[in-house]
Amino acid sequence: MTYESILVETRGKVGLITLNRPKALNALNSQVMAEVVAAAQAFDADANIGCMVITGSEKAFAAGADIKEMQAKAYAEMYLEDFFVGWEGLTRIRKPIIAAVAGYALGGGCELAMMCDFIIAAENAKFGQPEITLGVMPGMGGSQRLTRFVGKSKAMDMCLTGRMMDAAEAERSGLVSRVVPLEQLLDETMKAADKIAALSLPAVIMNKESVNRAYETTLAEGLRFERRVFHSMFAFEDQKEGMAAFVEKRPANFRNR
Ligand SMILES: CC(C)=CC(=O)SCCNC(=O)CCNC(=O)[C@H](O)C(C)(C)COP(=O)(O)OP(=O)(O)OC[C@H]1O[C@@H](n2cnc3c(N)ncnc32)[C@H](O)[C@@H]1OP(=O)(O)O
Repeated sequence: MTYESILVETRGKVGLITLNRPKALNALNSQVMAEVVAAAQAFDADANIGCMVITGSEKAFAAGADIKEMQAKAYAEMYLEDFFVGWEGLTRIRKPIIAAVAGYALGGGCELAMMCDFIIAAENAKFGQPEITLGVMPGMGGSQRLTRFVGKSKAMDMCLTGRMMDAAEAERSGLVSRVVPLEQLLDETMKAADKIAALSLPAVIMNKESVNRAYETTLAEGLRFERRVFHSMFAFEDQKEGMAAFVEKRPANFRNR
């Protein structure tokens, strides 16, 4: 597939997707969505890839869904297209995706970052759900995922006032896992991605699935799910290899089986 609005490359075992609409601050239109999801699906199916990174530019991860694309749409069109439903494809990716966020991550940009498995932010990152200032509301999961990340009070504040949160506040609030200097953002994110990609892929995917289950079920069901999945890992050669490597004081050589 050829991509027009994103750059796609592999770095070792990591798939890197860079949003590339600089003139529109990486605003997310239907083409960007289709391309990001297609690239992530291709990496998901590629046995040589163990982790993915989605990033933008220094000024903007993404300044939101494309307002110019939405502006003239009518209700029937939005409903019949089920506008934004395509982004759900990203949440079905099994391998981990890290968002490396610098600059603006607003509206759909913040929502895209939250669809990733975790967010590493540059010191200049700014997160927000400013849709209210356009007379609408989040539509790619912002009112739901942001609330789970930062709690009701802050999510209400962000969605009702449209104010932006800086990187330090985002880290304090649990929206981002860590904040790094801008010039180190991609290196630090790639280091984390390389580390994940060197581990046992089935174990990585099972960890991701289990953490995500915490958002979808009761604690009792989640604990039972975790225990059953944990038991099943003893069917993998990688469990034997990982534990043997520890006991023998050597690095593990995982073979993804
Ligand atoms: C509605 C739902 C469900 C989801 C959404 O995501 S709605 C969008 C939410 N995001 C926003 O409301 C942010 C909109 N952008 C801004 O407020 C500003 O661009 C800024 C504060 C992020 C940056 O301001 P700055 O002065 O540095 O840059 P601009 O001149 O405003 O922008 C440069 C260039 O990019 C175009 N742009 C920016 N954001 C979007 C967007 N979300 N959709 C479409 N186009 C966008 C902007 O129009 C300008 O291009 P032109 O000069 O060609 O108009």
